[in-house]
Amino acid sequence: MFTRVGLTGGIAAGKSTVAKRFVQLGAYVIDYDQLARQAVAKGSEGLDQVIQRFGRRARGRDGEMNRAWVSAHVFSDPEKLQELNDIVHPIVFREAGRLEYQWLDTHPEPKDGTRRLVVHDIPLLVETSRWDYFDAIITVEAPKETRIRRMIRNRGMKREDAVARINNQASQQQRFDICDYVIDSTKPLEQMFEDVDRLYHVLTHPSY
Ligand SMILES: CC(C)(COP(=O)(O)OP(=O)(O)OC[C@H]1O[C@@H](n2cnc3c(N)ncnc32)[C@H](O)[C@@H]1O)[C@@H](O)C(=O)NCCC(=O)NCCS
Ligand SMILES: Nc1ncnc2c1ncn2[C@@H]1O[C@H](COP(=O)(O)OP(=O)(O)OP(=O)(O)O)[C@@H](O)[C@H]1O
Repeated sequence: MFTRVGLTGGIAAGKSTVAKRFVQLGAYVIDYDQLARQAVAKGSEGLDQVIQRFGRRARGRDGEMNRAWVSAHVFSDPEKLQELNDIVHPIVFREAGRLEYQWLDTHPEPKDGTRRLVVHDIPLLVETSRWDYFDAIITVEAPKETRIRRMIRNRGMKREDAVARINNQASQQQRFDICDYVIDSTKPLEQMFEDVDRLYHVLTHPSY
């Protein structure tokens, strides 16, 4: 037995921070942002498809996808964003399924009767309509303004780019509508981690 959790939240809400805590507790985390990068890595079929669709400028001189150029294009045009998603998402979901299978196959069930926990860290859970796939869904939330501040401070983004990214994502209400648990990332880190620890306990015990 295992519990398959979907972990979501808007950009800069704190998903990776929560995911790291789950790893420390013993969960297996599949990072969809990382898989999306692999899907269009240098020399990949995914990147070839992106070039076919968006043109040669989508590839930088180093052979990698030119993420800044692609971002500027897709986050100002919903149709283009959809086209990019249509290329990347099937590759990502296939790989996520493979990784989960591989981990379960190599990590036997604990002898103490608790369940194994697989956490899919997937920013676009609402947008990809895959919520039926999970036993439980967690969303990590902080107000828009807090997230914009984090993006400007930590990622060096311009305010307008941060806002454009938020506006291309599902709303907080849409995430609330599909989730079972909310983690409030405006709490101090230690308190947020205590919430994650409690959730880990609930999700790994068979009565769940
Ligand atoms: C648009 C791209 C080139 C931007 O690259 P960049 O390095 O600036 O951002 P990064 O990949 O680190 O993503 C950071 C955050 O941006 C947001 N974001 C990324 N892609 C999307 C998208 N298609 N729609 C809405 N928000 C998105 C998410 O909150 C994500 O956590 C890149 O994110 C991409 O290829 N996106 C398409 C694949 C995708 O949907 N990834 C999300 C996980 S499935
Ligand atoms: N409870 C908290 N208190 C203060 N800062 C926090 C808290 N949780 C997360 N942060 C900070 O917010 C920023 C964004 O967090 P994180 O990278 O985990 O978000 P994310 O949702 O994974 O982002 P992205 O969507 O860009 O992948 C980080 O600098 C992180 O340290």
